[in-house]
Amino acid sequence: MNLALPPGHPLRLCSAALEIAPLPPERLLAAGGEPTAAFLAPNGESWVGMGAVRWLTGKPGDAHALWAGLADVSPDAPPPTALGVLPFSAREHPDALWAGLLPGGVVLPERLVVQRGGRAWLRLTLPAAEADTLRARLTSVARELAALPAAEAVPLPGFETFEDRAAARQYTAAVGDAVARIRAGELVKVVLARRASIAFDGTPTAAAVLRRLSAHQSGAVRYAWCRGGKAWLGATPETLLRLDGRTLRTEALAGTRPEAQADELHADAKERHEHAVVVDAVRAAIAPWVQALPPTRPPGLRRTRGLAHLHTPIEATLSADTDALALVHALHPTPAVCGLPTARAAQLLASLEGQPRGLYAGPVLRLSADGTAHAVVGLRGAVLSGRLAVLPAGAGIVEGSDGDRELAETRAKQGSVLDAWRAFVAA
Ligand SMILES: C=C(O[C@@H]1C=C(C(=O)O)C=C[C@H]1O)C(=O)O
Repeated sequence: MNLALPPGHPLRLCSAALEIAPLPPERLLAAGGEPTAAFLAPNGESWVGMGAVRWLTGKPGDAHALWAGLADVSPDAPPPTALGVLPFSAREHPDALWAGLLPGGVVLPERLVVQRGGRAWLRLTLPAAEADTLRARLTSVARELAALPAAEAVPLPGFETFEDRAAARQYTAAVGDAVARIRAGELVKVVLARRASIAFDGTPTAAAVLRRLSAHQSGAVRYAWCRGGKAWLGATPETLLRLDGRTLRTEALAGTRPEAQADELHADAKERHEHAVVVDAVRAAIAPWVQALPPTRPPGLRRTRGLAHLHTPIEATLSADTDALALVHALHPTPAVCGLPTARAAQLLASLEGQPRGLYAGPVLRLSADGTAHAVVGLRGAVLSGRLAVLPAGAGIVEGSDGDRELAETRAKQGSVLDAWRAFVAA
């Protein structure tokens, strides 16, 4: 662990962990702490952070700054871990929907609950000046968490979807505009997103909503970022990167059909093209960092609830120890969520969508002090604000795209989230 800061430095931190009884990780969203961040991996490992002792913007190099001067007195427990969300674009201005949730960032939590292999640990990280109180506070926080009510088990209130016909027409028109520009040679691909809004009959808790997404899809990472009474949460099928030592794993996920038509994906030239653009861009983004690129393979399929995507896993060995945040910035945004060329597509989608993306399609991060990292793409999610939920979803537009089909694809992506909730609405 990095102890570069001198003893007595005001930025020094001390951290200790205590094994506690396992509990549903979603319940911790109700424990309080600004922000509260959750990263729930599909293998059952989970991290929930409450409060912040360090809050960085998440630029390359911040990974090192997270651990500077941190003394861990519980080296046998899972390592200190930072959680975070980054906006799709740092250049946007948030609108009312995203106000309060942005700017995101990478947070070293004050309280962190890590669960793996059926065991759970509470980790507390405090300014070094408060080291004497660590043990006593660990015990009292553990008691508070054990007494939390089962917020995740409360049934979801019923909800209604708003169908905004004008916005749907605007979307198909935007697809037409994008296709014309692609035909004119201005760009190769652009991903266009739109929002769906729903109103609940009562105010749902983030804990209950996130819990219900567990039935959503196998292999998904569930995530949440809660601040100021709002939450951005979802269950994403897309990994931006996994870092374990020098092993880097990333993937291309693009090309979509309803699950019942999954067999058509491989034969569809438009979907193959849309996918190949992402494969090439991901390979190009990691090329400077890795010893060798893996051979290209035909894509496989990733099935999620109600949807199927073309999928190409990409694994390589880094040439040197590398900061995970530098790799996140090298990869994000991939053409799976932005387009190609990146800058042109980012500009076009900002003007055609007409609403900021906020945290939608931005990286969602778990960075651990042992150097392991996992970043996913913030998709298949919703902003919860009181009784309202807003679900952004997008589709990749290439030369052969059709407005109505792309609109249907965004609806199917939003529908996969809503179906997961619908199944758990109070009778
Ligand atoms: C943009 C989204 O999904 C992305 C776009 C896909 C596509 O265009 O086929 C498929 C998976 C994701 O990479 C979304 O879910 O909002």
